[in-house]
Amino acid sequence: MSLLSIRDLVTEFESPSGTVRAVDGVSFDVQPGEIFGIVGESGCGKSATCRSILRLFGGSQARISGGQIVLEGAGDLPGLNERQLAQVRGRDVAFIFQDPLTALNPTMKVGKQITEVIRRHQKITRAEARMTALQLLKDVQVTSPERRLEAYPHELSGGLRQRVVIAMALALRPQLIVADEPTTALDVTVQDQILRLLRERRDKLGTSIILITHDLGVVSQICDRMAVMYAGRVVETGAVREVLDRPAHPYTQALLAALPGRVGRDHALTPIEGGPPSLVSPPPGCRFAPRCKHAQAECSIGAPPPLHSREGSSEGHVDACILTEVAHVPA
Ligand SMILES: Nc1ncnc2c1ncn2[C@@H]1O[C@H](COP(=O)(O)OP(=O)(O)OP(=O)(O)O)[C@@H](O)[C@H]1O
Repeated sequence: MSLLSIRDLVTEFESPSGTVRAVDGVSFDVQPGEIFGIVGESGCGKSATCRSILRLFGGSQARISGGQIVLEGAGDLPGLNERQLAQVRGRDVAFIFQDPLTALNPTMKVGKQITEVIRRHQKITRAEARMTALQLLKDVQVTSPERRLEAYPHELSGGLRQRVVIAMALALRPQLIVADEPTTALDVTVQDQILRLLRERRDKLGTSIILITHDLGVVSQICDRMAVMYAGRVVETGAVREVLDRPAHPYTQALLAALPGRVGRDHALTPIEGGPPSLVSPPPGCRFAPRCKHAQAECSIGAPPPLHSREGSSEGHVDACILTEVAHVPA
């Protein structure tokens, strides 16, 4: 049974230019102990999809206007009231954002922030919570953890701050961690360490992780399955090896072709021309058609094509391109 099952999710924001349908019919499952990657260009709805899980919309005028988000043991999350959802936050699902400072209170010592998270959900003494906080910092390989407990966030480096955020995310042993570009703001060595840390938690505790990234290299390094999003929709999903080795959708092919790592393997670096469409009034048919080098007239008609498996594809590898005969043309 899936740990998380998202079906036909629709999430909209009100903006001065109209209603932005940031997520438009997204479906995917996350299995227990799985690292699930979500990739796509900026603005394609990766964050909005994941923020919908816990309705973490900040001050934005956002609403979930369709679909289900079923978390094992907690039920359909959009149906929960704020009080019920507050229980799920942290205890069952924890978030790690790109900028650790947004998750930390600048005026409170790190130790107090971690112990407060723990004591909000567990009936233990302050001293016990402090011991747990210390152990958590050790678990995420923070050096001199006793000293760090007494530090304020601004006194730590970016990498240390992100470790503190991860320690807070791990505090209640959630079943699911959602990491939204957790390493983008960090330098490359620290990025690797943080990713290794996340994978270790999965290996040791069986925690499921959703990892949002625009970096296919990161997906290839640590994810088991992945979804490729474009203009508010999933256009391809499957096992990472399948999707990256046999990309079916022209958008996935184009993303891979634009990867610098492929230069030198007989692939010239070919950035995808143009940009994603407006999500206030997206084009009809396949939303990638205006940028797709394989597009035909039929691609730009009617509703966006649904995900389907195609001849010869492995189980669970599905894509949303109607041009079966050209979709396998190598990019
Ligand atoms: N608070 C908001 N108000 C209005 N529109 C928003 C808001 N947040 C996001 N959007 C819009 O929703 C769409 C999806 O944004 P989202 O942040 O989910 O994309 P993303 O794929 O996560 O991008 P990035 O990689 O840049 O984080 C975009 O068109 C964006 O402009």
